Amino acid sequence: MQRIEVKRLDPRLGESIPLPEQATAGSAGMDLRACLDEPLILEPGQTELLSTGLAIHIGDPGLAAMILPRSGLGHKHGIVLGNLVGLIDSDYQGELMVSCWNRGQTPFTIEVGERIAQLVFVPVVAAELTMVDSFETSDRAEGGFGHTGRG
Ligand SMILES: O=c1ccn([C@H]2C[C@H](O)[C@@H](COP(=O)(O)OP(=O)(O)OP(=O)(O)O)O2)c(=O)[nH]1
Ligand SMILES: [Mg+2]
Repeated sequence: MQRIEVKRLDPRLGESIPLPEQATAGSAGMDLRACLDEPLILEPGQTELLSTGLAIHIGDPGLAAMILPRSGLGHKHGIVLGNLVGLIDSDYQGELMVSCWNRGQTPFTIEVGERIAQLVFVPVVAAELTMVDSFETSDRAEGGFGHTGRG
């Protein structure tokens, strides 16, 4: 189990608003909650940056975190992320923020403490770019963007 430092920025966290946790033993993500003062109506097309009330410091450059949409909110209600995916650097110590975008056709009310997105920790490979004049040709070579066809 990886230990990650977390700081409570909003006193309601751990009290009226639960801390993020893995919902089941096999859950990949921890749900992040909207630390709002009052419910927020997201109109169709509207994007708002929402506080989560907490900061994490991953510390290890071999790790990062990603903020991903919740499938139910995204599929049923059109509530996804304004940046599609959030990437949390291991040296970031600020508040975790969630960009919420209503890509749907109807207004959606985000309640105080509602679970709006999920946080997943992922390994990161440290890479150094090495300049070369040519690559050893692979089977794919430069083919991409659908060059293998459909179906
Ligand atoms: O959904 C997100 C995405 C990012 N961040 C924070 C953590 C991340 O480490 C930092 C920078 O994110 P990113 O590198 O994606 O944004 P940028 O636009 O490149 O900003 P910067 O110039 O600060 O790197 O912002 C969030 O809190 N939520
Ligand atoms: Mg950046």
